Amino acid sequence: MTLWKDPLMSPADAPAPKGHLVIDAVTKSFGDTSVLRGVSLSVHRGITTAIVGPSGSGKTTLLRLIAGFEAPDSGSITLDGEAVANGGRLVPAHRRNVGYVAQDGALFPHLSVGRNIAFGLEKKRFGSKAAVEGRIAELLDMVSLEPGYAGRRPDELSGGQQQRVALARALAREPELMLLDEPFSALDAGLRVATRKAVARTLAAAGVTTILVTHDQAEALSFADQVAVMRRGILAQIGNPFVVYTRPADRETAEFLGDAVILNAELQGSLATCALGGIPVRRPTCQGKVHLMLRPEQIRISDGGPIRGTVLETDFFGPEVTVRLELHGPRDAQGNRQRGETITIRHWNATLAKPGSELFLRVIGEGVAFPAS
Ligand SMILES: Nc1ncnc2c1ncn2[C@@H]1O[C@H](COP(=O)(O)OP(=O)(O)OP(=O)(O)O)[C@@H](O)[C@H]1O
Repeated sequence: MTLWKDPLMSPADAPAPKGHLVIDAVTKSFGDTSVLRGVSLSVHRGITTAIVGPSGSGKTTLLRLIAGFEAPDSGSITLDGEAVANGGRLVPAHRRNVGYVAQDGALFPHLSVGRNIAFGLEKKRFGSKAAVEGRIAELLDMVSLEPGYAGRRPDELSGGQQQRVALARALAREPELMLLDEPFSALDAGLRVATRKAVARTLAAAGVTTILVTHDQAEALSFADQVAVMRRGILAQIGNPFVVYTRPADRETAEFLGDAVILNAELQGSLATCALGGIPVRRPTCQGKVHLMLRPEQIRISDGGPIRGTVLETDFFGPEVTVRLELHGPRDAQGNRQRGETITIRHWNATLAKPGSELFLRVIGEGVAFPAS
């Protein structure tokens, strides 16, 4: 999509593209390396989008283009209806009303927390020193820190607290769009979840449109209203977290977003026949020989039934155990059972699955079919 397509329509008459942020066919190379190969994404006001993808897929580069730290080679970026990057036109970073929080927070180590936050404030708007102090206290409150933290130095805070100060500093500019570049990745597991929730609450309360870059699938699925899966410089799929997890567009996306059970199947209409029986497939796009994808949690241990497997090994993780099973194949002419496909499922009861034991299995929900080729 180009911005002004209709030659009879002047730019002033043309409708603004939908969405707070619209990225259209953006490309970017560094030397011979093509990093973004035609990225298009539309982000509505006030929602949270997670861009998730493996290391080196181009996530940070895209974020830097949105912020205005780099210019695209081609394509356009439109913020609030204004083209901030399009051909020769490039609105500089400081005029974009965009906040940016980097992976390490990047606080100024020699300044107090209060001075760090004040750095983001337009001081002339606040007549007096007391008004500035009041706004700093308000911003600390927004990120759930007591006003007393204003006097501390960054090295007197935990990693999670430092990230929250970095967010407060970015919020001080009252941006309409907040860009978060793996801001939780340096935190340990517990702090990471708590900080992520606090940040999500703060941004939602302030109504700020947010884009989070992460390589952590679970973080993307839990944080965002919209997930964009980046792979080798393109967005392979964009959708709400439930849809991209349960109905991934292709096998690579399926395997990137979580554990996947992939079985050979024969698809006729919307029923796939595989070693786990007949499984319904929603809106199939192919027929015949397919790879059928199920999530491990869709496969349940049951009390009986036609589908059986032998436990090969288990891996205990505390709240759950992963169980690798060989499914029972059909019997040959001599009545010997043939070896079946191997799958891995999850179960909460470790005592149910001992290596060598036989289990009955059943499948809940629908599968997703990908062409076998
Ligand atoms: N300024 C630059 N000059 C040259 N190459 C660059 C530059 N910035 C990024 N790259 C290259 O672009 C590719 C994508 O990098 P980018 O940081 O966007 O990926 P990413 O998906 O954010 O990765 P990670 O999750 O590891 O941060 C990498 O191969 C990187 O080396």
